[in-house]
Amino acid sequence: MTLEAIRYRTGSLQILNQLLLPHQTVYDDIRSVQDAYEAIKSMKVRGAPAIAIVGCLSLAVELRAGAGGDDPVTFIRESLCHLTSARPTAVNMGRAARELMEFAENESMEKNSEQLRESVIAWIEDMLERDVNDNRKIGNYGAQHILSGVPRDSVTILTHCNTGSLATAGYGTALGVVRSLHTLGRLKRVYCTETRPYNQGSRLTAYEAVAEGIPATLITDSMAALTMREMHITAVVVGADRVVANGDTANKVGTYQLAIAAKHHGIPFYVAAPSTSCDLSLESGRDIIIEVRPPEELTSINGVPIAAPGIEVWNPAFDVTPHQLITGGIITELGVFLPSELQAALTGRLTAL
Ligand SMILES: CSC[C@H]1O[C@H](OP(=O)(O)O)[C@H](O)[C@@H]1O
Repeated sequence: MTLEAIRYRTGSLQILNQLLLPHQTVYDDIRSVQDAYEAIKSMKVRGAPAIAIVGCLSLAVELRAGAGGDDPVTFIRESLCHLTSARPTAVNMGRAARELMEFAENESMEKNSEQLRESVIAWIEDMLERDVNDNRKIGNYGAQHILSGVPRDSVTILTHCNTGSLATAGYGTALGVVRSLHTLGRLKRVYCTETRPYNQGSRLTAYEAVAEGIPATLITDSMAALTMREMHITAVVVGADRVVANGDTANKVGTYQLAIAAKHHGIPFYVAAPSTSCDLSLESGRDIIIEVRPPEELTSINGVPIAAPGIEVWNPAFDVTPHQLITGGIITELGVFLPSELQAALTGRLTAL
């Protein structure tokens, strides 16, 4: 069973409401850019690639209905700006907005409003297939790289948060590497962290793994270092919300401490991310804006209080892992690269061996 986080056909968009998983499978209609903004902001849909895809597809739905009238370029620009503001850390929505805006402005030079709308819709619809294709390449490159160090045996992976079909258009990034290892018959087990406070691991990654029969064990975030010491972890593989020019990576909070623990245990630490999650305009992780989310996401679960009333809360949704701790490499659809090779790889000056 392959999970569909996003259901789209021209003029119609639904998203799997991930706030209700794993106990309820409910698809919400997304009829407008504002619907998408609210779904992204509330994390009904989440995951850097999925945020960009759902945001842009909501624009395609409105354009199909004739939005923008005689001036679709202004409507497109305002919509993309609004969508980009929903969650500031992941780069994918902002990157897609810049690229789509450049495309739309160029197209508007020689197309009328109706032709422009159709052309932009086609550009957006291509994102779906492109993302899944990228993820399959990431999965295969990552699996081969990890297996190159383990000639015959099966491997054990530790991963964080959710980076699977529920975070992308399908297959996933870090979880895509796990899927590829499983398909090759070389995955002994994947350990997935609970990933407090939103519990992407216990609610989403566990859901995907159980649904597909991937051998997986759930641990709490606080068990990660002990798991690395006791469970013969071959590699740690995580996703990314924004990889910057020197390889520093923003990802779900807790990733940084996993990288420190992996370094201590001599376990290679990989980041799996498509080039759409990379941002060469920022030199280092110091430049990345970290989203801070509402305290209630930490002090309650499903509306049930789990913390002392009145306690103050700090709830950063992400942290930044310095490139020095990404010892296995950055797994992209172009190949696996050291952080120091990333810029050359993404600008076509370096190709994977
Ligand atoms: C391929 S998903 C990348 C990234 O997005 C997740 O964050 P969130 O669930 O808050 O959207 C997590 O950091 C994943 O690693």
